[in-house]
Amino acid sequence: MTGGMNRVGIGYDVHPFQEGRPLILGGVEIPHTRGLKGHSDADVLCHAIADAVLGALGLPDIGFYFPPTDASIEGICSLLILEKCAALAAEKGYVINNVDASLIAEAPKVMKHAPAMKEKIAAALGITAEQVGVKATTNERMGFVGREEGIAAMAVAAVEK
Ligand SMILES: Nc1ccn([C@@H]2O[C@H](COP(=O)(O)O)[C@@H](O)[C@H]2O)c(=O)n1
Ligand SMILES: C[C@@]1(CO)OP(=O)(O)OP(=O)(O)OC[C@H]1O
Repeated sequence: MTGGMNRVGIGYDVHPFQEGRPLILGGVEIPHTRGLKGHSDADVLCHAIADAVLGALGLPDIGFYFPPTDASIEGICSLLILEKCAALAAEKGYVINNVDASLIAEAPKVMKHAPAMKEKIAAALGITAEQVGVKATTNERMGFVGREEGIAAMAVAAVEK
């Protein structure tokens, strides 16, 4: 095959709410009554984006590189996970063209924090904020998201070499 190689990947993640934890989305602390449960900082948005990038690279998923059984990464900032994904892309000779993600959350409203999230995600991935999409939707009060039991996120990534 001649010319560049373009690939895409998809990622999905979900975390339940837990009292007494900060809510971290896209590396930004969002004011809310509770945060998300996880072995890491439970940044569901970064996790979905990480899996999208790893998928685009044809690599194993986030749990392969950051096992939930690894006590040394307890509470890890998920921006570091995105930095690792960017390093893996570079190792394989790829650049990240763009990532796009949707948060599915009944509450809190998050879109006013999207510019800050894009900046953090972009810095961790070594791309510009214009190459990062962050959107949000409610689940129209249906299902576990609609009952405010947790937050889900989905993402896609495009890479090229
Ligand atoms: N957690 C959320 C959910 C939604 N938004 C914003 O509200 C708009 C309307 O949401 P619907 O689910 O009713 O379509 C959506 O387009 C977002 O701009 C939000 O900020 N945070
Ligand atoms: C990064 C990890 C590490 O435990 O974070 P968790 O908070 O467990 O979140 P999850 O999205 O369930 O799985 C990814 C894990 O690899």
